[in-house]
Amino acid sequence: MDVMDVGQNIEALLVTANRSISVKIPLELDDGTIRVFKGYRVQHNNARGPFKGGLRYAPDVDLDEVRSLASLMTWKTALTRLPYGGAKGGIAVDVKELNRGELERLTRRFVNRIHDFIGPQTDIPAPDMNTNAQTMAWIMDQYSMLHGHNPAVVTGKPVDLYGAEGRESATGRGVVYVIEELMKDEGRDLAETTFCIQGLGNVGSYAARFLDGLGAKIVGVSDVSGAVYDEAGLPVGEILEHVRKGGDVKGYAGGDALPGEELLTLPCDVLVPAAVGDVINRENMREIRASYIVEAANGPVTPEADDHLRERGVILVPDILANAGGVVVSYFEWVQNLQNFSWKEKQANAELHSTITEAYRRVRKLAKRRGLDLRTAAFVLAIGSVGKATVLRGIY
Ligand SMILES: NC(=O)c1ccc[n+]([C@@H]2O[C@H](COP(=O)([O-])OP(=O)(O)OC[C@H]3O[C@@H](n4cnc5c(N)ncnc54)[C@H](O)[C@@H]3O)[C@@H](O)[C@H]2O)c1
Repeated sequence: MDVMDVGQNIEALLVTANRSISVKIPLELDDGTIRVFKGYRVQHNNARGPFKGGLRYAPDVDLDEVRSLASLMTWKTALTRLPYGGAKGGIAVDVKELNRGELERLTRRFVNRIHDFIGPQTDIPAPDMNTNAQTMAWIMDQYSMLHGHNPAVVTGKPVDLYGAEGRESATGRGVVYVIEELMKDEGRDLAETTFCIQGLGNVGSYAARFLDGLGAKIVGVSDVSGAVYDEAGLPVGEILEHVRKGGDVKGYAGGDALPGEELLTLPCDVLVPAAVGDVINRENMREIRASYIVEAANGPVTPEADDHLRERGVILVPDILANAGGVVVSYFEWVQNLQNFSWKEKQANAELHSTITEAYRRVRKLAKRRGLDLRTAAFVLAIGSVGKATVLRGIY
């Protein structure tokens, strides 16, 4: 925090969340069994605007994880100059154990528990791991039953139900816009640069597709089932088609099959973790061979590994910059919903490009001017902006 220079009083205000909500969500399964799930929403900071952040469904979701992800959202929206604060939420559930109807009832019941705390000018959820446009449609519908028609209460909705064209691919697209800028700065040709991508869900698969489209050489990909590697470059289109049809990377017959965790230590120029948190850690940090890491996932590198990699000269683009494309296009969706107007995808992509590349340029410029790594520079800008808004509003 010293390098941020925001003063001790403001520091205390910024590290704690404004509100943490934990709720019990009972659900009767189709077979009559009653199960009780835990749901969370943490609203970290709203000095710059309504709380904003995703909802994730995963067995290990807990208050600590949601709290730290909520603060990342505060810094992410500040860094990209969106008029939002930060929040995050989720339900501790293994989605594979529930069918579609059960998931819908779970989601609607969760909304019933938290609807008084969310809203288009209060807190606007969005998709994250294991939630998608359909989940957002259920949330919008349930909220609208309680508060009247209100599509702007969530973003990442289906395009046929007030969603924005370009939202689904936005995070992966933003990751690639950032990679293009980074490669330009580093004087590297994409076609001569090798990439490994961990995770082929929403973020990883779009990032892989766009990188492939630009002629980059993707030598390794993985998902939760395993990894595949080919130093000559993988047929990305074919693998993505295999995954789209419900296959997993392990079941793909091509390239060398490897255990999933080995993906991170394969030889490549750029490593793109796009799956879960804490995957680059004390255990494997010394074996990382990439020269660049672009954090497409939230928090994939532990603080200890971050220090170690920085000392080794690995250049890392932090999550609050690299994966901000999703929240940028969520913001466009919210603006369109509030105005009852819709943009074409071309416009969303162009606006995303300028928003994210400008944020990258600000970070890079400050890093150069003050001799900082990119993560510290990004935090200096983001925390400075939230601190300033807090002081201007006054403490009451
Ligand atoms: N979806 C968004 O718009 C968005 C925006 C910003 C950040 N993120 C972050 O990006 C990450 C991925 O999100 P997503 O929406 O693509 O999720 P997703 O659920 O669509 O996909 C997750 C992918 O990760 C893989 N995976 C899970 N555990 C793994 C492991 N241990 N090793 C290797 N692969 C593993 C899964 O098989 C899947 O391919 C998360 O950290 C999320 O918070 C997502």
